Amino acid sequence: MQQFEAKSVFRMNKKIYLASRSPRRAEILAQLGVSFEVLPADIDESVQAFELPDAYVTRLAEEKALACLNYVKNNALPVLPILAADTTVALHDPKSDSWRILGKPEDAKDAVAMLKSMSGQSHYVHTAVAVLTAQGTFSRLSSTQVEFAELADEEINAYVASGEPMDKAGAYGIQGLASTFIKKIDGSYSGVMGLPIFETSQLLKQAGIYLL
Ligand SMILES: Cc1cn([C@H]2C[C@H](O)[C@@H](COP(=O)(O)OP(=O)(O)OP(=O)(O)O)O2)c(=O)[nH]c1=O
Repeated sequence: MQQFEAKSVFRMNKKIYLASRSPRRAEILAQLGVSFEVLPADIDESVQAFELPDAYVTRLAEEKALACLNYVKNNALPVLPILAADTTVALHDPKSDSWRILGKPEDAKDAVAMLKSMSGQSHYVHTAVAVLTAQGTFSRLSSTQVEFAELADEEINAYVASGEPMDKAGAYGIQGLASTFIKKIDGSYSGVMGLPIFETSQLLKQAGIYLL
């Protein structure tokens, strides 16, 4: 398992488990100086009937934390606070006046279709963070509006060929080449990347883990 030791802490901090395989989440948490160990949190990520995107990510973040707790128990690991998160892209469909949930693309064709539907439009990136301790599971939501420029087919094809979209919700990474597609964001950059720093720090504080 990957271990991350805090470089500098101003108070005595507990170690936590990060219930996520996302390298972005590990990168952000390490930047914040949190000591953590990465554990798996495998769950069924299907969307339920009539489930709205914000409710969906919140449910998934909490389920990932619980799945990680089961892993801890089944493997007789020491019990520590667990942090989990889930990110999805929500695109409004004016025809049906409903939200389309765009998760990770299934293949290159799916990635092209997603990016075409987002071209010249605004969408929301919802990321929910959950922290599970002996006191219970607490979660917070970060929602950011992202405006994409009109994208030429050649740009979309070249971007998909770069491989960058494949493991990312909505088939793009704000931290990568897709930054050139983004005209404006209203919300949290770290939230779009998969771990909103403000909400995460608030939840960690609640669990007795201080970043400053
Ligand atoms: C929109 C966007 C998403 N993403 C990533 C963050 C998440 O890793 C991923 C969304 O998928 P998630 O299902 O939230 O997370 P994951 O499968 O990568 O990891 P795990 O379930 O183990 O926690 O998309 C970016 O890196 N940049 C972006 O701009």
